[in-house]
Amino acid sequence: MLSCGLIVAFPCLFGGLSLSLRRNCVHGHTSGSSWPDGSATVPKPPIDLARWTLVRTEQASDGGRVERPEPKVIVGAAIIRNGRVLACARSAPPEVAGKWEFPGGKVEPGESETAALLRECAEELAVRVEIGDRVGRSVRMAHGRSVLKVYLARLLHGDRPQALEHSALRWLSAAELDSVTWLPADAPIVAALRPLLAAD
Ligand SMILES: Nc1nc2c([nH]c(=O)n2[C@H]2C[C@H](O)[C@@H](COP(=O)(O)OP(=O)(O)OP(=O)(O)O)O2)c(=O)[nH]1
Repeated sequence: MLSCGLIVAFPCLFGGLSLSLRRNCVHGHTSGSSWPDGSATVPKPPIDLARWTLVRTEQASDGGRVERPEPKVIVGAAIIRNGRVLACARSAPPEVAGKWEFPGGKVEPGESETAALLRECAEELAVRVEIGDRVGRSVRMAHGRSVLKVYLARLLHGDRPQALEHSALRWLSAAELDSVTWLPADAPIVAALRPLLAAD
């Protein structure tokens, strides 16, 4: 989906900080994901959030105003099966290739975190999942420009993950969590996951 153009509406001011809604012009569909057999779809939200972007504006050091986009949300799925979690080795870009992560990716404008996880698991692993509770805390990345949130998940319908975008997949027990090199942001989430796997 592409967004362009802007009309800034309803600004509200708190001290030096102002929050505004920016109206996007949106190209492409916003109806969410569906499985190839059409068996499950993610409903379109009642308000078309893809048409709006929250914009934070602050006072710059020279007295002018500077726009600070809200942090991008990256979601990950900690898919658990038989007391093991699915770890995925990144194939790109080169600086992180071979590092391990939870399947997932960026939440698109107007998309819920759950819908993004269902879409990413289908795109990356060709599996259908059920999303459960959050695991660990939100982790700020890229100098605060993005935030990583990981959710527990389980496979549906006996689906078997395929590495469509990763270079390798591994099912890790609690004792094996440190046998791979995770992306740095994942460390607190892996730590929070350990007792859950041990208890599974
Ligand atoms: N999926 C995922 N990304 C993570 C994790 N930990 C972590 O630091 N990241 C980082 C790596 C990337 O910089 C970013 C995710 O971006 P991505 O490129 O995978 O997202 P995407 O699938 O939406 O990719 P694209 O459509 O923009 O190509 O978050 C994790 O556990 N899972």
